[in-house]
Amino acid sequence: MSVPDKSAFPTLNTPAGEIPADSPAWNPQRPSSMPHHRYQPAHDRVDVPLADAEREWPSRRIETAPLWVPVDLRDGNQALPEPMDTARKRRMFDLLCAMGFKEIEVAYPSASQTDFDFVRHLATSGAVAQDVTVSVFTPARPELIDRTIDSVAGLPRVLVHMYTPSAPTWRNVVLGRDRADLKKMILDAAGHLMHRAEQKLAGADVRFEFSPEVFNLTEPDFALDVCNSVTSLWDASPDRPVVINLPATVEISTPNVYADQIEYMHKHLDRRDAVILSVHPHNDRGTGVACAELAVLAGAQRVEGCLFGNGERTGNVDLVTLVLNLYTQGVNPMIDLSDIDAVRQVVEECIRIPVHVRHPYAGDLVHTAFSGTHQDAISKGLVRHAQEAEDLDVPASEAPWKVPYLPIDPADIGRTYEEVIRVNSQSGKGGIAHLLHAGQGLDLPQAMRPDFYRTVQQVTDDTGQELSGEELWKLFHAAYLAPVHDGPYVLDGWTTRQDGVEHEFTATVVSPDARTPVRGIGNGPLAALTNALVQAGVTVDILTYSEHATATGPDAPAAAYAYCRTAGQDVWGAGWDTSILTASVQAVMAAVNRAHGAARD
Ligand SMILES: CC(=O)SCCNC(=O)CCNC(=O)[C@H](O)C(C)(C)COP(=O)(O)OP(=O)(O)OC[C@H]1O[C@@H](n2cnc3c(N)ncnc32)[C@H](O)[C@@H]1OP(=O)(O)O
Ligand SMILES: CC(C)C(=O)C(=O)O
Repeated sequence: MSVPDKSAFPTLNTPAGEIPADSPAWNPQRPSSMPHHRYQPAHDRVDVPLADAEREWPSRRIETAPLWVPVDLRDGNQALPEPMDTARKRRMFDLLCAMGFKEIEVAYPSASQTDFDFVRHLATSGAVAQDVTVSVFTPARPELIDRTIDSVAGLPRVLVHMYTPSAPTWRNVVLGRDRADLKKMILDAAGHLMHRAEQKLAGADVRFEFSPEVFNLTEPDFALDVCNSVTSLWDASPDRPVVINLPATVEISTPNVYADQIEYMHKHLDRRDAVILSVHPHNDRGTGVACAELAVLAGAQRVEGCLFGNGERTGNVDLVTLVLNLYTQGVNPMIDLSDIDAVRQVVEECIRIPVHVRHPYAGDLVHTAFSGTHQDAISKGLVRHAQEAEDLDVPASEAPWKVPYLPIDPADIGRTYEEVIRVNSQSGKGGIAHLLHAGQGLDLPQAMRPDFYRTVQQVTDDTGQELSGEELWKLFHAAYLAPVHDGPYVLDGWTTRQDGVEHEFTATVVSPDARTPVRGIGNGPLAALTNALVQAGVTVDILTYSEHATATGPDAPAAAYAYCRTAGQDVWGAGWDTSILTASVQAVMAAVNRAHGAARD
């Protein structure tokens, strides 16, 4: 094994002896030499005016779904190396509709001809159902507002979403405007938008949305002032509400700070019953989902995000995770994710970015346990689940879900149980038994499981590879079933006969040295078999024995397991046949051959 050259990491590990004086003895961490002093904490960058006594979100619960608004076709699209063309956009739009979204941001029509054309396509193709509102996005620039309005002509229900940056750095650096100047620019543009819509979209149901971009770094009094001025200008009313969308354009703080900011706005906005309070978290700190959830607790009624968290930089908040988080709290999420892989496939094909294997709910590996104790718990949990469903007299798909380590029933989102347990060197006997049960209907006796586990471990340790269910079955077959035909003692043409309580077993025992006709009597066929084997020089005690059908129906094979003491060893053998008697004889003979074969080797 090669050891890394430490000089390749010159900044790692500051010199010994620099443990901060206030560090407890149990914590030997040393200061990193990274320049953390360059960054300011959120509380030095923006005021959060919510008084402690005002704060209610920590004790609230989410009991209904907010209005989910996918922005995949705008915010998600503008972050793609290859933005979607009309065909891909249409595919995504149809998917979003099929999932149940009713308000969908479809484009930044003034950004490109492609975006403009897509909105025209929606307006002219009949793709938009009666109950779906199309949203389009525009900056506060008159000529771009005009282009945006032109794009939606003919659509019956439209939300026009206007944004301007409002945080100090953006005001100063990007726009070169002070607060008063920016407010004027916003109100001028909002007025222009309203009048243009009145002129050009007469007869359509047109509503407006305003976003103070980078709301989370904007002084709360300024954000409130601008939002209230806009809702007043647009004359927001309960029957024609305005959407006020408060984006965490770039995440800057722990989610509780965003929640405080949202609760402050929720409690202080004018015309509250005429405002739909919306949030639009990004995921720069990896806490977009937490921000959205706490924001809903804090009063948000609407959440903008993208499927699987596509979007600028680290992405928009992931709507799939949010929806299923709600679902797993027992709340109807109002969105259909019952075939998550189909959704994932369309999204991956449209945006050309794969979903990570560990992505919540949707990743290839998220319902899979490789580790032994998890597998054991899941396997027991699934058995208990089936039992509870039977006790409650409901289908398993309706019974309350309490399986350890699985926050959601994979079947609810179209996944199968096959992927739940996979076997490698980290796995244990429970998981191995589970796979054999799932694949072949085998119900391995508890006492046999450690025996097979050792065989499997040897293979997985040697190869470092995963074993599929089929490979496990082959291994089981080779270890316990095949020896019936492949060992020092093979039965040729055996028969049994029963006379009252007495059973007779006759056969010819073929060994490398001889063919020995044998006959034994016993109180059962296996007792008769072991008595017969004595005549061929084989002494065998059956220590435990069990059998079961592997499926329902007359043609289903039976499995039999025999633990036998013979040739000075205690060994397991198994049998597999449509006749239980044949399977049981095979199990004993397999054990005999495993022991005597090993004794000869
Ligand atoms: C957080 C977000 O997601 S916001 C949305 C971001 N999305 C996009 O930018 C994708 C689409 N954008 C584009 O196609 C282009 O940027 C366009 C068509 C909108 C504008 O293009 P251009 O006119 O070439 O301007 P450019 O992009 O270089 O610069 C932006 C200009 O708009 C100004 N601006 C930026 N945002 C806004 C806004 N919301 N309202 C008004 N003006 C704005 C900037 O100050 C800058 O003005 P300046 O030229 O006077 O310095
Ligand atoms: C809603 C808008 C302005 C946005 O995309 C953002 O702030 O991230």
